[in-house]
Amino acid sequence: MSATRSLVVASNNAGKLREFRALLEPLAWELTTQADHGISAVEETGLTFVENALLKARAACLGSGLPALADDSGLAVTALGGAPGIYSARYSGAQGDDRANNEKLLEALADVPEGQRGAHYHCVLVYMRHAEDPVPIIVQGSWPGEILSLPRGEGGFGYDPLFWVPEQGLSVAELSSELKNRISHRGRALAALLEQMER
Ligand SMILES: O=c1nc[nH]c2c1ncn2[C@H]1C[C@H](O)[C@@H](COP(=O)(O)OP(=O)(O)OP(=O)(O)O)O1
Ligand SMILES: [Mg+2]
Repeated sequence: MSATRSLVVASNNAGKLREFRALLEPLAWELTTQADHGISAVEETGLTFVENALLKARAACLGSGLPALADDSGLAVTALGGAPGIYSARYSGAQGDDRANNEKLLEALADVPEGQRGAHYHCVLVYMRHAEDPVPIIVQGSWPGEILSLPRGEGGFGYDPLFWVPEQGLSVAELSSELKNRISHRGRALAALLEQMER
């Protein structure tokens, strides 16, 4: 059994925080959130998930003096040229309003038939040991699916009620949290991160 390790999660998203707790606390990681340290959200000025995750992680290290884990993620819809992408949280204008974002996505795809509604979730994770860490660990995970025409399910967060997983025959919001965490973009990225940390 390894010793407890402390980590500040550089996110204000309750859905992400729930998933990181479920995945990391059984592995003896002690998580705090950036809010616990009074760290406010950084402006996500990057043009890639990687840049934004680095900005979030660095700010959390600076504000806490602890190693930080940041997640920048989003939904890329093929028929929309990869939108909303890095702008997923801000798609409808209001930062983090899942309902408005989902409504805008349904409108954007109103004329796109089944079979042409492919999409990917992407997740980039950055682990930084301290604010000047010159070699942060950067990993990514993706998850293919399709965008539904009507929301299904009550679980998850964000775009999950609209994201159909063909292999499961369910929307992400209909999956158990255990299954989502095992197969999601975030779950896959985190597995890659843990593997790299052990090297
Ligand atoms: O598993 C997911 N299930 C559903 N939706 C998801 C997922 N993963 C990312 N997403 C969506 C939510 C948000 O619209 C955007 C992330 O934006 P992103 O800036 O990384 O996160 P955020 O602003 O919600 O919280 P924070 O920056 O404090 O971590 O992609
Ligand atoms: Mg954000």
